[in-house]
Amino acid sequence: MTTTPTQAPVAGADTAPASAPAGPPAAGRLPLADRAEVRAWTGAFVRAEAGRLTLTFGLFAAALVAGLVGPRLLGHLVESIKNGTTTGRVDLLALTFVAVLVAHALFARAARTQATLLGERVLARTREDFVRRVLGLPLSEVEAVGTGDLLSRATTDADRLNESIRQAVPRIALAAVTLVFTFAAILLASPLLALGLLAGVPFAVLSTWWYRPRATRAYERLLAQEADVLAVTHETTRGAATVEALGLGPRQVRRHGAAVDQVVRTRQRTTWLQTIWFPSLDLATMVPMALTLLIGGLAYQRGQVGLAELTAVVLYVQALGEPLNDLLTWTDELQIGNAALRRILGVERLPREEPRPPAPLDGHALRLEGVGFGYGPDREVLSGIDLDIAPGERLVVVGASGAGKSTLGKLLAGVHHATRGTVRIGGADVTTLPVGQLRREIVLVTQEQHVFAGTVRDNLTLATEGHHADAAEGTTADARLWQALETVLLADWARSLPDGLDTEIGPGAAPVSPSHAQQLALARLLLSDPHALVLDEATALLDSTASRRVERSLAALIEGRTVVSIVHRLDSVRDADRIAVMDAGRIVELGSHDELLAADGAYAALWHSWDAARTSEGCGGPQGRASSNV
Ligand SMILES: Nc1ncnc2c1ncn2[C@@H]1O[C@H](COP(=O)(O)OP(=O)(O)OP(=O)(O)O)[C@@H](O)[C@H]1O
Repeated sequence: MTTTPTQAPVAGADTAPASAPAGPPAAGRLPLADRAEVRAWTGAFVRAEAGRLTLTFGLFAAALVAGLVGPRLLGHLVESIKNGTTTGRVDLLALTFVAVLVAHALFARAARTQATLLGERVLARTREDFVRRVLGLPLSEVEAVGTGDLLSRATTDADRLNESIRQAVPRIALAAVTLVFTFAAILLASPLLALGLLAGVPFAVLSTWWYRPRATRAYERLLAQEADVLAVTHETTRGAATVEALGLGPRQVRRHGAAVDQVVRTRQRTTWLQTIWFPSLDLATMVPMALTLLIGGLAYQRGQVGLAELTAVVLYVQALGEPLNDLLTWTDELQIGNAALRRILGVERLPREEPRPPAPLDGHALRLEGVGFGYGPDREVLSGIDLDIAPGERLVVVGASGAGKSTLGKLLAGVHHATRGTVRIGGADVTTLPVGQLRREIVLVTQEQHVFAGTVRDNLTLATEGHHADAAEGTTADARLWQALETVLLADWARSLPDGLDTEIGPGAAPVSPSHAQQLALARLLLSDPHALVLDEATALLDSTASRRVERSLAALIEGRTVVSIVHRLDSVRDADRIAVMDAGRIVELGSHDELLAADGAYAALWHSWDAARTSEGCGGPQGRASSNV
């Protein structure tokens, strides 16, 4: 069996063919909850919903009792007719029978409504808790686990849990109670005939004992593999522009195909398991039915049971088949719900961002002291970084691709935490600052800007909700929004929208171009007013006209703030106070443009080659990336 390096091996199934250059992402990077955690959740759910659960089960039980009275009445009817009775009595029995049927239907309908309400309540609460929990995770943790697994837990797994609670739980409870009641009714009617039922027990017990653990493992694997499919789909659609630009389409199709193949193989496995289990369940109902008929016939001939008892028992035994099948097949569904619940609750195991009190700051200087960082334990991508950045300073970071520039930016902005050394803002360790305070100090601006589904106003104010005392005063607040839009050159665009600030934008509403999305993000930043910005190639993905527009907006934003810019193009490095040159995770040169040129080191080489390229290309300036030259 061959596996590609990123592929999760699947027990009991072959993995993707060796020719596939990339497998689906490894499954199960997020943890799973254990049995004790699932039990604790179930206990809390039962306590919280005790009233509704009792009502639901009570209604199901009432429907059930009404359903059981029917065969008894029919039995009496058959015997009365055989023994000779009045039409009045037959009419009375028939009318009672109809009344019982109506009562059964009404109770069953009310019970299903309650079960649905219960399922929806649980679904809503589970999703809310999940989203709250995920939003409380450290950003680095969310980045590390990827969005596919999180998405599938919040959507398909939550749906499966809902389905389990709405359908499987009441059906299992109903089926179990039906079996007990029906068995009791058979015992009451004729203990002798009840004996035949025991013949079904070995078929049901042995096959379920064999099936259950195998199915549990297969379902857990299936959900993780379905998350992989979602991860590849999400990654491909989210990075559609990059996929197209780099011609990654065929590779993504192969990755998707490999992920789907794994799902198909696991589905084949679960289906195969069912092909053994389901026929055994059929035997568990058919063998006792045949035996009861046989014993019943003999006993009736010998006068050991009456016709009424025999009719009722035959009807009861026939009625046993459905709840028995329900019980076992819905426990199968419940297993899927259980696997989904383990995945949903697994997020609770991730480290929590503990609420921290705001720290007193001594100014707004940034300082890195002996900083080292690795994404994993094996390799440090940053090491021995000491750097002081004064308030209001403009620092540009250049270096080859992979030198560690973006990582440095993330550490400065507190997105990742240094694995060695300390990053300080105003003297305080960034890891001790609460997120709200940190974001008023420093914000990372990248080339990817998300437009949130909502109005333009929502998109502008979501970072500042509660920050400003005047937020409640509509006009003053709007004036600030318009001022921010003017500053980032977006006011004309906002005025051209059908409902101005109240126009719905983002996914599913009016589309927003990448440059407008970036300008909107800059306006949002302007409103949240951080002291320092880390700009990580904020305009790199835009075409040159859009990029110029965003850069003009940026110029307004950076006024009066500390700015660390990570760049590949050297167009504006001369304006920087200092330039840091990175190589292999270290700062190898640091100084002003003139100082570094005089030093004639890595920066000077980079500058000269860039300058030569610019001259040879004429007035447009080189579009080559610094990375290719350092
Ligand atoms: N999320 C991640 N997980 C693991 N390794 C990573 C991750 N992000 C970056 N790296 C690795 O860390 C090193 C530094 O990457 P980084 O993105 O900081 O460099 P960079 O100088 O910004 O590169 P570029 O100019 O291409 O953006 C590289 O070897 C990169 O492969």
